[in-house]
Amino acid sequence: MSEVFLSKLEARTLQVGFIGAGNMAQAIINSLLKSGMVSENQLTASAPSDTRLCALRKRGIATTHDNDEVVQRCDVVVLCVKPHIFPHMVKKISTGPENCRTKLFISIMAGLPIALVAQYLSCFGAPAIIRATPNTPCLVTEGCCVYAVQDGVNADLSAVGSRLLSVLGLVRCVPEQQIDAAGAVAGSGPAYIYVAIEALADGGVKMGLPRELAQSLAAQTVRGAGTMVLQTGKHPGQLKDEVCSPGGTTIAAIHALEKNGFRNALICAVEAATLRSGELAKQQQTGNK
Ligand SMILES: NC(=O)C1=CN([C@@H]2O[C@H](COP(=O)(O)OP(=O)(O)OC[C@H]3O[C@@H](n4cnc5c(N)ncnc54)[C@H](OP(=O)(O)O)[C@@H]3O)[C@@H](O)[C@H]2O)C=CC1
Ligand SMILES: O=C(O)[C@@H]1CCC=N1
Repeated sequence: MSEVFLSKLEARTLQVGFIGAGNMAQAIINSLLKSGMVSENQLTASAPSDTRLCALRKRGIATTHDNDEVVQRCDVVVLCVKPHIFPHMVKKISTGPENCRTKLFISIMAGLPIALVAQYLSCFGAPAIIRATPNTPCLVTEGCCVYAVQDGVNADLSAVGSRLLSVLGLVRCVPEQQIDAAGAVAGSGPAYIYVAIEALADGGVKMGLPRELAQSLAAQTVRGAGTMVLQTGKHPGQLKDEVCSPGGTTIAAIHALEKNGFRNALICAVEAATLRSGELAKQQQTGNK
């Protein structure tokens, strides 16, 4: 196997570009830099306005309003625009196929299947594509990311994609059919947990705790519980049982959660996000918003 891209990654000459410089691009850039795998001079980001580019520029990252510049300069291009922007954005890129055949595009756009992204990128000479769903906690190196590799991508490009994504936290390569559901659990999941943390803190405030204390306790409790599941390998049900003393406070609270449909609410949330992902793909195929 020719390891052109892996060699560039190791020599720290691989150029990685971001089209779109919003929340997720910033989170991924942060993880890449923190990992030490790439340095600022290997990164370029583009966006129409300076709103998000300013902070990156201050860190020594090249920025531009011209997406073409990112495509031309970079070996790996991470597509970080909203799904509905993508078709219009691609049409305006004029870089020719001769420049793109050996590039890797990593799409993090929710809902868009590899086949659809490939169709839009075919004008660039069929570059390699990886579809990934990271989450915003990448910003604090506590992220998750699932990804799927397009069939036929050469081992060098696929290895470089995996290496870059590996800095995002808990990272798994999955069949593409699992990406929508995995995104609904982990990509959108932080939002569900923020609501849970806010509500836990509200409960504490209702029962007389100062807001700051209630919120810190709630957030640390979520972190601690997550770490328990990951580090002990025990089933969450068993860990729950270990907190519930017979006739105690926790089982009374669990009963209240069950009466109020806590489990059902989370299952419905994941189902809704997964189905919405499928709808986003259909809308791009039919050209609707
Ligand atoms: N947020 C999340 O938790 C997750 C998001 N995703 C996916 O990541 C993608 C980005 O989401 P997120 O970062 O939250 O979105 P943001 O709204 O934070 O960022 C979008 C970025 O795209 C830029 N942009 C808009 N139009 C163009 C264009 N024509 N060319 C280049 N850049 C453009 C915006 O520019 P400007 O700064 O000028 O406004 C902005 O920097 C989405 O596809 C989403 O589905 C996936 C997993 C998790
Ligand atoms: O809400 C969204 O569309 C994106 C995808 C996953 C998290 N946020």
